[in-house]
Amino acid sequence: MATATSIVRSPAALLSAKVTVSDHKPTPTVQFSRFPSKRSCFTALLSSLHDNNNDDDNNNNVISHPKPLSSSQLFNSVSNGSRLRVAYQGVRGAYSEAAAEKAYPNCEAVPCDQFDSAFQAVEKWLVDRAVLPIENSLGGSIHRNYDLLLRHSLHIVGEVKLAVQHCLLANHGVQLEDLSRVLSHPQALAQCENTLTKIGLSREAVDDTALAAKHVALHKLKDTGAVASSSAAKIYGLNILAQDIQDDCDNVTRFLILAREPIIPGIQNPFKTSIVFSLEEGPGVLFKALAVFALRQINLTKIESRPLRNQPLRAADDNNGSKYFDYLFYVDFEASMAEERAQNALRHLKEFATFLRVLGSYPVDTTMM
Ligand SMILES: O=C(O)C(=O)C[C@]1(C(=O)O)C=C[C@@H](O)C=C1
Repeated sequence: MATATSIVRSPAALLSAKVTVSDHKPTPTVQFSRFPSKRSCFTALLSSLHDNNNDDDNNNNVISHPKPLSSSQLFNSVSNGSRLRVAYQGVRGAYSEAAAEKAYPNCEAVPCDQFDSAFQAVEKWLVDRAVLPIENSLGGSIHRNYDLLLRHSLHIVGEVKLAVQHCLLANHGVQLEDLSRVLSHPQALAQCENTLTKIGLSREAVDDTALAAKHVALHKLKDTGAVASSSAAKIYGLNILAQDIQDDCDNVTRFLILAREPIIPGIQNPFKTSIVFSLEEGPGVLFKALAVFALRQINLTKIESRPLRNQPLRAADDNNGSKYFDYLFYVDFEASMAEERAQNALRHLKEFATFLRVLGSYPVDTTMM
């Protein structure tokens, strides 16, 4: 099987990029998005288009598209038997790669340098799914992905919870007292805030934890460590100076599984539904919005508000010169869209919401309860 794998950057660029195709099992090339790399690793994902064994497409050079999703979304292969391609943000050894592999154990995990590239990779049919972090038990929400969910038109088809155990990594021969600085993803740095303060290390943010490890290894840094996973230590040949350095031993990140098509919601297993809506300004409007769920005994598991970007400020009607920010509300609730009470709740909400979109109705990941 001819395959090439690289970090996905802009899929638009990918379509015009030179493609390197190898006959081997894909070994993702890595690239520092924040640190200039001498070697361009911009081989492309277009190989996937050659992987489909579709004679018509191969002969006519036409892009072959995988079939749209059905309710069999949890299967590990696409309909032609090839492995499911799952985009994640980061380089090899990132927690997001582990999340993609937890969601789809036999998948081909495809690294992307930005969250936006992962969304686009699904939209452009370069991959079948994306697995992206949305919240962490210590660090809170990953706001960027909330904003991207709205900007793109993908559907949430599942969630995956991953226990995140951070290590302090350094080059071999480097001791803890040699370190003055540590690199990592901002969420990872936040999750280890107390430990890093105790050790007295200055912090620098990079795009993902594994990228931090790769940078420390590649540049043979002696005064800089990385907060990353033990698998990143193995991949980049670093020494583990300290294990489990997160501020709480129960450190869990929840990831969303995104696809081009929604799944047909069921009622056999516990399901969750994610929505986003906006409301008119006024006293008690949010209370009224949340009451549509309370009235039907529907439990909410998450609420997040984000500024409505294209109209961030609005004058109040009362002419007293005050201005309001407009907000979008993201809500997760414990019910399937196949349930009448969920349909009724949303019908009720629609009566006064100025905007409402269902982002997905999907099975709850019960593995970490
Ligand atoms: O940097 C990584 O390794 C990631 O996969 C990203 C990420 C995140 O965005 O929250 C994922 C899990 C951990 O919470 C820390 C970082």
